[in-house]
Parts: sequence; C-alpha cells; structure tokens
Amino acid sequence: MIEVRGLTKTFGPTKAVDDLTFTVKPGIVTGFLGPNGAGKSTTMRMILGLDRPTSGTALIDGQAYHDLKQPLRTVGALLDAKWVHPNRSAKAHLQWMAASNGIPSSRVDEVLRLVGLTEVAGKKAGGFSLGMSQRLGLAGALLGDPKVLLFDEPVNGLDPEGIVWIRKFMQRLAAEGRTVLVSSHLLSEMALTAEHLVVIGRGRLISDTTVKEFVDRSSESTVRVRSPQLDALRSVLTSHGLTVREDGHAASAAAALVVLDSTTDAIGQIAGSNGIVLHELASQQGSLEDAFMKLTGDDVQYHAAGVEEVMGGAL
Ligand SMILES: Nc1ncnc2c1ncn2[C@@H]1O[C@H](COP(=O)(O)OP(=O)(O)OP(=O)(O)O)[C@@H](O)[C@H]1O
Repeated sequence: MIEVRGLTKTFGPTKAVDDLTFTVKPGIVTGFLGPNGAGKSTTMRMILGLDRPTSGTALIDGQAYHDLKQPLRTVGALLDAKWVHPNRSAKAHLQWMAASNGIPSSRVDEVLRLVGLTEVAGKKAGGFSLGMSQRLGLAGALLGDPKVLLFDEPVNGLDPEGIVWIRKFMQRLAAEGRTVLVSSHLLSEMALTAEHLVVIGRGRLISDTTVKEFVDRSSESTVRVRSPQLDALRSVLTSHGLTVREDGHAASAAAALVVLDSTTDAIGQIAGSNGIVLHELASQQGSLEDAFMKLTGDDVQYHAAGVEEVMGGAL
C-alpha cells in the first residue's frame, strides 16, 4: 500500500506537486494519469525518497522510504530504463544490484527468466533496444520480490507488442496481490491497463476513482439526429429544454443536429409526437482522450503559456 498525504513540492516559483492526497491499494493496477508536466514523476520520486517533499508525507506499507531496512525487498521501481552501465551485461548489472542489496545471486536468473531475457543475459545492456531495456529495468525492480511497484511511463516509445507485454505483466503483478502504481499521460492506455485511476493536473488531484467511473463520467455522450425538417426539429428540441449543436452545413443533405445529455428514445419520442420525419437517430460516445483533454485542458494550456513566457524572456 502507498499512502500519500498532503504531498507538496516546489521548485523555486513552480509548484510541481500541490497538496496531493491519495492511497494506492494492493491487488489492482492503479493508473497515475496527467498531462506532461503535471507532477507525476516528481510525486513518484518523493515516494521513492529521491526528492525531499516541501511538505506532506509518502509512506510505503506504513514507512517512509528512508526508514525501510531493505528497500529493494519492499518497493521496486522502473523510472528511467536507460540508467544501466552500457558496457555491463544484463546479468552482471543485476548481479551487482543483488550483491549491493543483500539479495542471493540465484534470484538474478529467476528475474531474467520472468522478464524473458535469459537468452540475452550475457549481452551488453548498451546494445539493448528500448523494449529490452524496459525488461531489464523490470527485472531490477523485481529482484527483491517487492510487494509495491512503481512504473513511470513504462510504455513510452515501445512498439505495440512491447506495450501489450508490459501491460499484461503489470496486471499479473497486481493479480499476485502487489501494489502497482503506473504513470501515463494517455487515458486510452490507462483504460486498458488500470482498474483504478488517480488523475492529476498542475500538481493537484483532479480525480480518484475507478477507471469505469472516470470514463463514464468524463466521456460526453450525445445523440446525432438527421431530418428533412431540421428547423422544426431544432425548435421542438430546444423547447423541451435540450441543448442542441449544429453538425455540418444546414443546406447540405448531411446536415444534422447533435443533442447533448439526452437519449435516442427521448428524441425519437419528441420527433414522433410532433410529426417530424427522422432520417438518422444515433447515440455517439465522445473519445476518451477528448474527455481527458477537456478535464485537464487548463493545465496543458498553463504549461504551454509557461514555455512561451520562458522563450519570450530568452529572446
Ligand atoms: N528538478 C526540477 N527543477 C525545477 N523544476 C522541476 C524539476 N523537476 C520537475 N520540475 C517541474 O515540475 C513540474 C512537474 O514535473 P514532472 O516531471 O513531475 O511532471 P510529469 O507529470 O512527470 O511530466 P512528464 O510526463 O513530462 O515527465 C514541471 O513544471 C517541471 O518543469
């Protein structure tokens, strides 16, 4: 279990993490979602004792990272896959990690097998593809057989096969009863990987719910309706208090109305009882990514403006 309470981190004038409170439970994958610069990496680094909080606490199974007697046996992390010494073989790298953490070297072969790197164990890690480096990072995170695992954007830059492999692996680790926190800036990826979501924007908590609740709540569902009597339809719908948007040019045959917060049943009923002919009546679901952008949109704009200010200052 990970417990984050009132966690805050400022870098000069930047509040990277702003009074964050959330709990990550064992047995399920929890997605840590937010646009670039939202504060995900900084939060993870504070949980792992790599950054000191300005205020607040982050506990792993009830203890601060620095108080853990054998950290690798309690928590494993995959932050940056490319930190391995390039001239060291995968096996030598893991043996060095094991030795410096009091872990028996027999565990090295075990984790190499778990992540599917046995065949290339003797090869230099510097020549590994990104996918292989991620697997090696994962092997390192699993060395101490920890109950808590943190992954920072683990699928970034991977090919589809690598993405599916990492996704399934994280789900398996959670199914074994471990606590798994994985960050991403893509809601579509998290919808496939995680069961619970902690969403942040500009360092602040936006949502802490199941993926299903978040998706249901945030994705806009609308009804698209086409009719040869579009004007009449528009006025009866608005007279029923519905919000209506135009879709396409009014003069074209493809012109349609998009009705918010209603159902095909209700609209069909209204049209029928007013003698209006319909040529199309369809419910449509907004894309997850659109919904996510809308929710965190302010935060992305804030960061874009921030960059311009910095660039403007430099020029
Ligand atoms: N060492 C640092 N010094 C100054 N500012 C920092 C430092 N680390 C992070 N920041 C700033 O803190 C904010 C949060 O960054 P962070 O890397 O935690 O976000 P993130 O959600 O992980 O984004 P990304 O996916 O782009 O890494 C950003 O505005 C970033 O510029």
